[in-house]
Amino acid sequence: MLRVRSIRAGYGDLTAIDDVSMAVGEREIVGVIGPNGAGKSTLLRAITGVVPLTAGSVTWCGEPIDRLPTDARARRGIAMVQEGRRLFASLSVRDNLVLGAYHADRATRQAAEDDVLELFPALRDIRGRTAGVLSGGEQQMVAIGRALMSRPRCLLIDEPSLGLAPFIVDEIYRTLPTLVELGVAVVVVEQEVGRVLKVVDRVMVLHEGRSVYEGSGERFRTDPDALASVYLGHELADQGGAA
Ligand SMILES: Nc1ncnc2c1ncn2[C@@H]1O[C@H](COP(=O)(O)OP(=O)(O)OP(=O)(O)O)[C@@H](O)[C@H]1O
Repeated sequence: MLRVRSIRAGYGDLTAIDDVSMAVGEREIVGVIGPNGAGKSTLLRAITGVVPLTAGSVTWCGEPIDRLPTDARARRGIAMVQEGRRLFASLSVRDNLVLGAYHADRATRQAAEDDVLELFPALRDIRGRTAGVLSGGEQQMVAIGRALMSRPRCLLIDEPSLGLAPFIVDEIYRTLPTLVELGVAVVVVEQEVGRVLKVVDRVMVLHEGRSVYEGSGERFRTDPDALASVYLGHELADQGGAA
């Protein structure tokens, strides 16, 4: 469904990711992991068009989309939850949700809101509350809910666990398989490797802007040293040693 081929992107003179490829199939959960500064957020920004490509391509259901503006990509079904939630703090929960579907008619908006409230029942009682006073976990639910209001087919989530208590993170991660059942593919960037490995079908490991592994998550679930081997193998290969 979503295919990223050998992309390069960055900020001014800085190349943040280079020669990165990935594929996301329908109803798949793909995890993107890697240390700070590896380029994980940049990869998501390049897919949505927030950061332009300087090489490579992004296609959606076979159509090249890397020259389309962000809103056109969103209309095709790609939604993103940015790191740090970025809600409108002075607006209510409900208004934040509605902004995720501002282009839809009233009935579609209502149906989307009902779906979001079914996914996150905790939001039901706080719909009228100002987003700025919510807990971090509630804000994350609103941020994901807002992205879902556009009824995406692929949801990109940047570090959903950032700054949240473990039980809230559990609650958020529990919703991901439900999203898949509803027909949404998920790409989740995460520093908490153990958490993301529990839910992913496939995983991509980024290191210094390059993809050093893309494949099944199983290897990392069953072998605690596998991640270190992937990084080390990459470094040895860079130095001309054994990979
Ligand atoms: N807005 C920006 N302007 C300039 N450089 C940036 C910007 N955002 C990220 N970078 C740089 O691009 C590189 C990749 O950053 P990116 O945020 O994509 O990595 P990341 O893997 O998501 O890291 P983290 O886990 O810390 O969020 C880093 O060197 C970072 O400093």
